[in-house]
Amino acid sequence: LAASLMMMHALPMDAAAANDKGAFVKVDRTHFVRGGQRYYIAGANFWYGAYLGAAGKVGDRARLVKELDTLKAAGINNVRVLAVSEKTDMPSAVRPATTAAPGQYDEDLLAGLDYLLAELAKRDMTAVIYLNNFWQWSGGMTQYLNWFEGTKALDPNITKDYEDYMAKTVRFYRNDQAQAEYRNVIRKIVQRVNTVTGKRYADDPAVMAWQLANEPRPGNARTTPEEKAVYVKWIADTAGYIHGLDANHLVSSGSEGLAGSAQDGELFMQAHRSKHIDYLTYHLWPKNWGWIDSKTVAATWDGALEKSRHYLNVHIDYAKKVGKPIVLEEFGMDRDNASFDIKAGTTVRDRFYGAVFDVITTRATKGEPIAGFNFWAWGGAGRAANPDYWWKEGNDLMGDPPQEEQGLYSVFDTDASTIALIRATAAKLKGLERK
Ligand SMILES: O=C1NC[C@H](CO)[C@@H](O)[C@@H]1O
Repeated sequence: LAASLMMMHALPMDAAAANDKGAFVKVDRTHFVRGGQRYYIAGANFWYGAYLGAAGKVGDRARLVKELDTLKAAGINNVRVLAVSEKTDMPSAVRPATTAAPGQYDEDLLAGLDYLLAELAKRDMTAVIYLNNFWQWSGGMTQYLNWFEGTKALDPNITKDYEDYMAKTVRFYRNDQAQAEYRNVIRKIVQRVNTVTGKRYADDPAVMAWQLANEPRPGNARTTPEEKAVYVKWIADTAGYIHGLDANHLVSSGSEGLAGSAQDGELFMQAHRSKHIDYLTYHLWPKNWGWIDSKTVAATWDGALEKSRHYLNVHIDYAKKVGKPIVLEEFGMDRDNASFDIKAGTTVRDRFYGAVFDVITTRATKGEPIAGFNFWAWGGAGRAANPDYWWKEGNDLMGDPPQEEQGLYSVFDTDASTIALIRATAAKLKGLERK
């Protein structure tokens, strides 16, 4: 405590003030509250934020500071970030990884999250921090199975078989050794003492929530009742474990909603009824789910808009039934004509963002259980390095992880029309914050 108090005095006044000012985000029935009043998150997905915070050649702290200033100026008050990555031979995973092997962690990379949290506190911004990944782009659960089953880590960019990937990856939930190492990592991160501020993560208001994983799924389209039961239990047990380590912060699943629940609404609600899960999450991906093709927008836009609005509304209704807040923590659309080129327009993207924001702000204004959004994803000053738009180690990191073309969904710092939409929506939600 003495060290922490000393470090607090060592911080610039604005940082110390921000820490004092930034109360923990809590849940009051179907809303977030912070500092005694209703709180909405206007957030960005920034999976690589801790990578930028690392010292040395992997990080880019000058860029991180610039990105956070740009996001803050756009009204963004929350970022959703990856905490850890697992070393793997899968081609489409980020390198380097924070975890070389079970129990072998790169302290320099982990200090990147320390730096990010310190910079967020200075700006009174918060972070949702996910502790694993159902997908391969950071190693994730399939890499845990490589460690503890000896099976090959499956890269769907190579196998082209997502159904097989999902059916096999869910073995993670039932592998005792994988779960033990996963909890070692959870404990290491949640109980970490920030090397920049001297503050325990568990006592830091810059953390908003711990998240079990990015997009955990119960299985594939043929998920069995037994797999669903394993998934519900894994969520409840893991969330309970995190709350046991940290009494201050919220815990969420990272679920996509129906798309990540085998299209089973009862499963989605059941997975989030646990007292250890504080709020619901859902993600909206019209292009990934085949609802729209940006090369034939005229033919597919109306259908995609109708399905998107339905997806938004049905999940807000699920939150009302469960009686907890819900955050749309991922949504995105590619650039015009499915281009990855930063010079391509964002007409379709802006129409989509506008339609999403209309549903969210309209129903939030009515007091419905909406706690905010995180768009996917902030590319900022990052720029694609290769003519084929694929990421190679050492290239800029941006909103699109390595398994996708660099420029697919990233919102860059030059995308003024999209940033203006985000800023306007952030202001609308801010206007709803009251005692
Ligand atoms: O979590 C995710 N959801 C969708 C993103 C864009 O396809 C993807 O990059 C990421 O794995």
